[in-house]
Order: sequence, then structure tokens, then C-alpha cells
Amino acid sequence: MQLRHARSLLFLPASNARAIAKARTLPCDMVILDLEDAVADDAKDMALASAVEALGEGFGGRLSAVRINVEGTPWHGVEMITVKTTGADYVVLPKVEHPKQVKDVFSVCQKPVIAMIESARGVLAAPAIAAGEGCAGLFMGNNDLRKDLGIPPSADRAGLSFAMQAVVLAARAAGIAVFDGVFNRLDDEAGLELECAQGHALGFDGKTLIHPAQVTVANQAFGPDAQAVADARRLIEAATGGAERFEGRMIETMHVEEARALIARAQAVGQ
Ligand SMILES: CC(C)(COP(=O)(O)OP(=O)(O)OC[C@H]1O[C@@H](n2cnc3c(N)ncnc32)[C@H](O)[C@@H]1OP(=O)(O)O)[C@@H](O)C(=O)NCCC(=O)NCCSC(=O)C[C@H](O)C(=O)O
Ligand SMILES: [Mg+2]
Repeated sequence: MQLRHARSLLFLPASNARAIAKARTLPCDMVILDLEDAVADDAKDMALASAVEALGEGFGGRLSAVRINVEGTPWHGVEMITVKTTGADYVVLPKVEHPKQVKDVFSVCQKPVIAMIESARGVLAAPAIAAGEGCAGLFMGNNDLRKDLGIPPSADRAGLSFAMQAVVLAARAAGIAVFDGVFNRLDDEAGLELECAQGHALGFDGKTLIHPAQVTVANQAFGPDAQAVADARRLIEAATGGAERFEGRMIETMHVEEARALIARAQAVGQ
């Protein structure tokens, strides 16, 4: 699967063997083994060994990634060298604020990097980060970003909206994938549905997740539904080129291209 077609990208602590086993049973499009904030300092070495073992066994047809710790931590160097030797499809780099951070990880790991934008500086540098060497995609890190911006934990996403749109713009200008941040409220399915719909409407390709119960909701929100696929097929069938009327609306060549992309996405996710 192409990165841009991923709808559900599930984080789990690489130190959690039960979560690793569970991930292999879930319909998520990507599994992200976390070595950073989900893993306590005294469990980092164990988590790295566990990630290597898990990647050796693989995750079926799902994309795989490892989130490493940032430069300046005691774990960054050994994690880069170790991840290089695994079958991980991507390296996720947290707290990116400069394209050189991505380039350095890419040059050591020799794997495409997904950069997390989690600070005001990161948002302002997002166009350069997205266009830089080795960068395959961007993740919103909305927990850290909210903290950096001084937005209270109880607030809705209105204060993050400008930043999220800036990150989507940066990714699109560079032609790379971009994914919404995680939703922390584990028992609020209605809230997750609303946030997925919001992320979809903002242009994100999919959503990063933290719990198995969130996977199906994200897949439904970001996968084209049967109605959208049927509409796209009718549009392609009807189009003759140039501006014309189709079912009460104006369509042009770009609408045909958009319909083809939607069908390609539906096929990629098995719908
Ligand atoms: C959030 C959790 C700590 C909740 O854990 P818990 O209450 O124990 O979960 P459940 O009892 O409901 O679990 C039920 C079963 O599902 C498995 N499970 C749980 N979470 C996952 C998962 N993420 N992936 C796969 N499987 C999972 C459990 O093992 C149970 O199965 P079983 O044992 O067989 O019964 C926990 O969900 C969790 O740790 N989530 C991931 C946390 C994480 O990775 N965080 C880092 C990413 S968040 C981020 O990036 C923020 C960003 O940086 C920012 O700034 O915004
Ligand atoms: Mg973070």
C-alpha cells in the first residue's frame, strides 16, 4: 500500500508484547512501534529489542514504522542504526523543527522518514521539512503542539486549526502524505467520529490512533464509501471532456482525475 492510501495508523508501545500481538489481528493500515513517549526511560532498551523481534515476524500486509527518540537523547543513535537493519517501512521522527533532522535520520537509517510536527517552530518550518531530503510524510503531534502553543487540555481543536491547515498545505506543496494527530479520549466514539470527519475535511489522508477500538472508525471516515465510489464511476463513464453538466453540477477534466484517484484509493484499501 502507498503511504498516502493509509487510513488508520496505530501507535503502540514497542515494549508491550500483548499490543504487538493484538495489532496483527486488526484492520489497521499501519502499525507504528513507539520507542519515544509511550515507553519509560528504563524500558527503552527492552522496547528496541522487542521492536526488532516484532519486525522480524512482520505485520502481514500492514505498513510498519518505528518512532525513534530525538537527537540529543541517549537512545537516538543506537535506535537509528538498529532500525536500519529491520524490515520497517518507515521511521517516524518526533518533534521535528528543521529539515536537517530528517535528512540526518534518513542518511543513517536508509528508510523514508515521517516527520512529526509538534511545536510552533515545527509548524513554521513545515514547508521546508516536507520538501527536504528523505521526508515521505508528516504527522500532526497535537498533544505536544497544544502544550507548546499554550492551549489548555480542555479546549477543542479550534486553536490548532491554523497549524493543521499549514501542515496540510506544506505536505501537499511537497507532494507527500499527511496524517491527523491522535484522539486521546478512549471511550468517546462519537467524539472520534467527529474528529475523523474534521480531519478528512481538512485534507488529511488518514489518522494516527492509539487504541484498537479506533481503527474501524478511522477506516470508515477516510476510506471512500460505496456511494462515493459509485458516484465516481458514473462520473467517469459520463464525462466526454471539457466543461459539462453531470447530475445537476458542472464537471471538468479535474473532476475525472479526482474520481479516478478516489477509485484507486478504494482499490488500495480493498473496498
Ligand atoms: C492508552 C492505553 C494505555 C490504554 O491501555 P489499556 O486501558 O490497557 O487498553 P485496553 O485494556 O482497552 O486494551 C484492550 C486490548 O487492546 C490491546 N491494546 C491496547 N492498546 C493497543 C494499541 N495501541 N495497539 C494494539 N493493541 C492495543 C490491549 O493489549 C488489550 O489486548 P489484550 O491484552 O489481548 O486483552 C493503550 O491503548 C496504549 O498504550 N495505547 C498506545 C499509546 C501510544 O503508543 N502512545 C504513543 C503515540 S501517541 C502520540 O504520538 C502523541 C503525539 O506525540 C502528540 O504529541 O500528540
Ligand atoms: Mg508528541
